[in-house]
Amino acid sequence: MTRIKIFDTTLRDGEQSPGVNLNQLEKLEIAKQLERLGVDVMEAGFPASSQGDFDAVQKIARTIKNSTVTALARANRNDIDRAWEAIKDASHPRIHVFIATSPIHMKDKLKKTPEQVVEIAVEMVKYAKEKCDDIEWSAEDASRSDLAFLAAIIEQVIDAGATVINLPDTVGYTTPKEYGEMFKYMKENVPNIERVDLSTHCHDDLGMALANSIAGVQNGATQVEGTINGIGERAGNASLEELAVTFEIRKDFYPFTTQFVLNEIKRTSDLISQFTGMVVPGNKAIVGRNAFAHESGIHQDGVLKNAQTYEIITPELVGVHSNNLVLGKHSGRHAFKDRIQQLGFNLSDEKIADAFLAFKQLTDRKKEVTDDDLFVILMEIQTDTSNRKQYQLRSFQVQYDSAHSPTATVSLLTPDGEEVSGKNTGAGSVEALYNTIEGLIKEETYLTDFNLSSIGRGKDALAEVHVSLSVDSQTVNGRGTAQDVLEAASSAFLNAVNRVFILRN
Ligand SMILES: CC(=O)SCCNC(=O)CCNC(=O)[C@H](O)C(C)(C)COP(=O)(O)OP(=O)(O)OC[C@H]1O[C@@H](n2cnc3c(N)ncnc32)[C@H](O)[C@@H]1OP(=O)(O)O
Ligand SMILES: CC(C)C(=O)C(=O)O
Repeated sequence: MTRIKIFDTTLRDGEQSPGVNLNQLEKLEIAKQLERLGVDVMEAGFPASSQGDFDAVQKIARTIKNSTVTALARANRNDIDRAWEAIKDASHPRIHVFIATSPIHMKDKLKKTPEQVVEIAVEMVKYAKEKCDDIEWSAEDASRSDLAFLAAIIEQVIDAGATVINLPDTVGYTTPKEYGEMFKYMKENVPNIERVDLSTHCHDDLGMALANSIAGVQNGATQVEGTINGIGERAGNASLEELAVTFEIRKDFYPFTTQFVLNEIKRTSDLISQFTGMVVPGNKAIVGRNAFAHESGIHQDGVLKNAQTYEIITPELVGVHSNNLVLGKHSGRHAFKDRIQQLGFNLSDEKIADAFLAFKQLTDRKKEVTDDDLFVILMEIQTDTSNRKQYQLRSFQVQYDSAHSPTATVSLLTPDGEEVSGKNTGAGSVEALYNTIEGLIKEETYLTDFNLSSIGRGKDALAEVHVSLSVDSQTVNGRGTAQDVLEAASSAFLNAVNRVFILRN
């Protein structure tokens, strides 16, 4: 079995998904979870792109111990300096420098000749190498590049000090056969290629990102780049959980393995979905809500007789737990603590006590508390931001009847600790609430997306609301959960507003 290194770029390419804007705390929580998942390399961000991203990358670099932490840089001195500054304290730092090699990108975007691109690439890899031993070089749009030119530039950047060569299918254009052949060509035509790891980086524009990544591996790639839940620019990236589980389930066919801790997959997927606001489609392979559900009679009959008739993956393999211990009003601390541990949370005694209190409050309103409900409570406790200065909802009331416009009355605690209240109307209850909150925070906001879903089933299920707001031409996401949909909607709105507030301060 050949071990394939996993390079996770959820925090960089994943964050390039339209509307996704993670704050520093969320990036750090995701990074810690990626480390638990066993990724070999995590791309924490693009430090030259903003001070916020720089700070987040630096925090991650100073926290993560087991995975290599890398940061992206264009092939220029400033980007490389910023990337190095941000990651230099990491236990295993790597600078990731990229430049495009396809005719269209070189001519129309970079406005450089191929010779100039070679010169810049070599010079910048040398420059980065003066700072850091581990240098990844990416040939952006490699899959639309001339193979002979690509081989020549790769040979030179390896001589300049690159340790990893990444050949992205930047626009998701290639096919498995073509992509595999590109790797084979480099193995056969670049004399010093054995000195480096070769890497895939595939986008899913034609739905072939996973197949292309596997084709790359079958032809010599030893590193695969991708994201959890397949999020990323446009149609997204290769989905890493799909790759790792494919290698596990079809090890009879593929002689490759990864060091993914497979039963951390579901938790990682849920965390990323919650923080990014990108809801995982129910039918998504491995992590979708329906991935292990059997609806039709013939399937149910088969599964009852022998689960393997229709189940090629057990839910437990990827960390989906089926528990027979029901948590509810009469459960005590021991069962609660046991379930927390089963769900993989490692909380201090103080946080467990807070979580237990929140759980008991929920049981007053909900007969049976599911793992999904617990997950929400535990995530909120784990990433508790209550000691930060931010807006807090004190109370609200909405008056609704079908003959009049709804009216909302809201009371908030401001970041300075002042209590403010106001009243306003709207076409619907949510709009009335949002208009009122907007008046209290004295900011003009545009709601660009609103998504309401239930966590679990039944009339007493928790409501989860994701919103995207545009404030000061900046897009921020917010998330709120509560038993009541209006409370969840208010929390999500304030959560987004608080992010703007945190980003500004
Ligand atoms: C394939 C990928 O996913 S690449 C990563 C994409 N991610 C991002 O772009 C997200 C972060 N980006 C940003 O915040 C901004 O684009 C910044 C801060 C990096 C740059 O902003 P600006 O300086 O305003 O430049 P802008 O983005 O408009 O244009 C990009 C410039 O970089 C140049 N450039 C693009 N790629 C490279 C590269 N790999 N190496 C060197 N220069 C490059 C372009 O030619 C253009 O240069 P020009 O201004 O001389 O025409
Ligand atoms: C910068 C590179 C690695 C990239 O994201 C791409 O080409 O898609």
